[in-house]
Amino acid sequence: MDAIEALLSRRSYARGCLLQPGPNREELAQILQTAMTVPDHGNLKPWRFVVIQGQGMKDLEGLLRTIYDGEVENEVYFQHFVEEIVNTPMMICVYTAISQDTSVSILDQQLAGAAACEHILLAAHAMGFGGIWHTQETDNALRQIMGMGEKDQVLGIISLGTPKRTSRAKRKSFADYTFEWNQESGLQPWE
Ligand SMILES: Cc1cc2nc3c(=O)[nH]c(=O)nc-3n(C[C@H](O)[C@H](O)[C@H](O)COP(=O)(O)O)c2cc1C
Repeated sequence: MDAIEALLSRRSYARGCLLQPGPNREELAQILQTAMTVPDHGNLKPWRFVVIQGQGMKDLEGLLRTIYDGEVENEVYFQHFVEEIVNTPMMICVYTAISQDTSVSILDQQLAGAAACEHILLAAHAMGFGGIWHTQETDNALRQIMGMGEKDQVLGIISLGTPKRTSRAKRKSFADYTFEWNQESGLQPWE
């Protein structure tokens, strides 16, 4: 698939629609390497990738169950998350590793990490896999489980697998979201 075709045809797949097999080790290495080419203010590499598959998925489910046991507030999200975990081949948890001794803002570091999430999804898609980017109410639990720093944040849990069936999402035209600007006319709709 060429790059433009991959960009135009990417879509999200609900976790229930992501079947085995997920990417193998070699494919995963290639996917993660593409995330290392995102624009990165200050070249700080302010992201970390945690691959969770096989026994790791079972361990995560068990730990989340322990952490959320009886916590009514999080029960719905938790049940939803756990159900999806058991039906998904693998996940990559992307979190920030924020550098403090730099003039690069935390926002810029988070944005670079978010770009890494998108590269992962795009690379997986270009290789024939499907994925979805989740930000879940389980962030605090994941922070605990992954041993993250206080200022670090889960940017995404990227589930990957083989789509049950592929289809193309209908996309809106960029033109409805795009303007042209000059000083005299200000913002004008793109035509
Ligand atoms: C930062 C971010 C967080 C997201 N979190 C969730 C989420 O928690 N749950 C979910 O179902 N989808 C989540 N998504 C995926 C969107 O639901 C999905 O991109 C959207 O439905 C559009 O579908 P598409 O990617 O096929 O265009 C997230 C996407 C982004 C960019």
